[in-house]
Amino acid sequence: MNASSPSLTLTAPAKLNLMLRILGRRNDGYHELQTVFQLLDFGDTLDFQATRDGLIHLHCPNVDVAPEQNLIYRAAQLLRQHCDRMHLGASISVEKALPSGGGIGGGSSNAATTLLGLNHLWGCELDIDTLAELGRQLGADVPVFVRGRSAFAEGVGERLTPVNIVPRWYLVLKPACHVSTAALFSDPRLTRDSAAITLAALRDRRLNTHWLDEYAGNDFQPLVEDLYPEVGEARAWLAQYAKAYLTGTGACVFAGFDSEAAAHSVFAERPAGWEGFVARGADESITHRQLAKFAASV
Ligand SMILES: C[C@](O)(CO)[C@H](O)COP(=O)(O)OP(=O)(O)OC[C@H]1O[C@@H](n2ccc(N)nc2=O)[C@H](O)[C@@H]1O
Ligand SMILES: Nc1ncnc2c1ncn2[C@@H]1O[C@H](COP(=O)(O)OP(=O)(O)OP(=O)(O)O)[C@@H](O)[C@H]1O
Repeated sequence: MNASSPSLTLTAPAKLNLMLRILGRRNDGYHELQTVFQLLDFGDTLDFQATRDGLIHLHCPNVDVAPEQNLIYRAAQLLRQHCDRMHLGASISVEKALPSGGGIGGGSSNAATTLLGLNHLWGCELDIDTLAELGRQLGADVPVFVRGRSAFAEGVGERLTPVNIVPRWYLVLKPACHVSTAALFSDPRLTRDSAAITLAALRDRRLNTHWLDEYAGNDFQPLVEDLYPEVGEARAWLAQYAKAYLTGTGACVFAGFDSEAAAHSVFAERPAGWEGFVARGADESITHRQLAKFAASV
């Protein structure tokens, strides 16, 4: 890497789906849903170095896809194509902390962070709406990370209403299985006719613990626990301490706590070999906070 080329290090955060309802299936096969995305102050670390050699080098260990299929590579490619600047290049190196196929949006968050980081380093000057639309082309979960606010989502996950969620610490457990999002969405046993929450139910867009207790739940949960018993086992274990739910299509399960200490004390009790982490919920994405700091320093 060239030490004099502009560089930037950003965190690509995880998300949790605090509730998730599937309302129906569209003609294009995608599903209409409603979900609350809670961003977390925990994620992968992406280091970007901008070049002008037209090459995108990606060092991303522990991800089971070919480099050209990696969402980071695809995001960089899409951005420079959109801007018609194929002479731009980048060296990107990733430290993964988020498990793939966990329902915590690792790949989607990596894609969004790449759009945000390279838009800045390459001086593309695309606005957030344009970046969110590019993100949507890469995956339904990408726009929320581009916009960088915890949100109530509708449509396929791209119609976002920012919300303020009661500050909590989350304990996330990752059972040792990998769930395919596409396979679950196409399973005939999936519940696809849940009643929609009205926007009026969002009240003042402040989601307190009462709201979460009333609306929490995930339509994927029964099917995932049937297909992957270890998910149900992890959730049942966590449920001894607090209300516990599946996030996205799993495999991760989570519970919210009032304090970091409370979350850690439960985490310390987990059976040997169980993986997971404790993280603070953050309504403004850590990526956006880092970018603002970076912009202020130059
Ligand atoms: C389950 C969630 O994680 C909730 O946040 C998302 O809805 C999934 O978002 P994602 O992983 O970004 O999904 P994508 O990569 O866009 O799509 C993966 C596959 O899931 C299915 N899919 C996804 C989102 C959606 N609203 N309806 C769908 O039917 C499609 O078959 C698609 O081929
Ligand atoms: N940079 C990346 N990081 C992780 N996974 C990636 C990446 N690029 C492509 N993928 C592929 O995307 C798949 C899903 O990854 P991701 O981590 O987003 O799953 P997830 O946590 O279930 O997300 P979601 O909740 O958005 O469905 C992985 O199994 C992997 O094959």
